[in-house]
Amino acid sequence: MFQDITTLLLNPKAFRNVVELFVNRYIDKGITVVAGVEARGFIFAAPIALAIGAKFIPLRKPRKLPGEVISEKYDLEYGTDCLEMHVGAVQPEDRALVVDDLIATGGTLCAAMNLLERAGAEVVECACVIELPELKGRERLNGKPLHILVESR
Ligand SMILES: O=P(O)(O)OC[C@H]1O[C@H](OP(=O)(O)OP(=O)(O)O)[C@H](O)[C@@H]1O
Ligand SMILES: Nc1ncnc2[nH]cnc12
Repeated sequence: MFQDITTLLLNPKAFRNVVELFVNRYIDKGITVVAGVEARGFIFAAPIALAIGAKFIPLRKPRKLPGEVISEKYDLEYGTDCLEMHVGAVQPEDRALVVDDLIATGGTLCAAMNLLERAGAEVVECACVIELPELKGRERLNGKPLHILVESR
C-alpha cells in the first residue's frame, strides 16, 4: 500500500522526465514561489523551482526552521502533525505552486495552502506525482486545482 517514489529516483531518465512534465506545465504561468512539503516534496519542488526561475520555500515539520515561523496543524489518519513556514519568505504579490510527492487525505496540502494564503500569496495550483483518489483528498482543497501524474489504487 505504501507508494514509494525512491524507485523512481534510481532512474535518472524517469526522474528527469517527471520534473520536466511539471516544468513544461508551469514555466509560463507566472509562478514566483514553489513551496515544497517536507520531506518527499522537497525532492520534486527544488528542481522545478530552479528550472522555472522561482523562489523555493521549504514547508517544514515543527522546530526545524530557525527564526520566526507561522504554523498550521493538520489531521493524520492517527493523530495530528504540523507544518511551518518562515515569516517573510512569501510576499503578498507572490503566485505560488505547492508541490508534494503524493496526496492521500489532502490534509498536508490543505495546511500548506493555508500557510501560503495566510502570508498573502495566491496559490495557483497544487502538484503531486501520485494521487490516491479513493481517499478523496481533492475534496479538501477548497476547489483549488490539483495536477497529478499518476492515479494509484
Ligand atoms: O494527503 P495526506 O493524507 O496529508 O498525506 C500525504 C503526505 O504524507 C506523506 O508525507 P509524510 O507525512 O509521511 O512525511 P514524509 O514526507 O516526511 O515521509 C506524503 O509525502 C505527503 O506529504
Ligand atoms: N499510501 C501512502 N504511500 C506513501 N505515502 C503516503 N502518505 C500517506 N499515505 C501514503
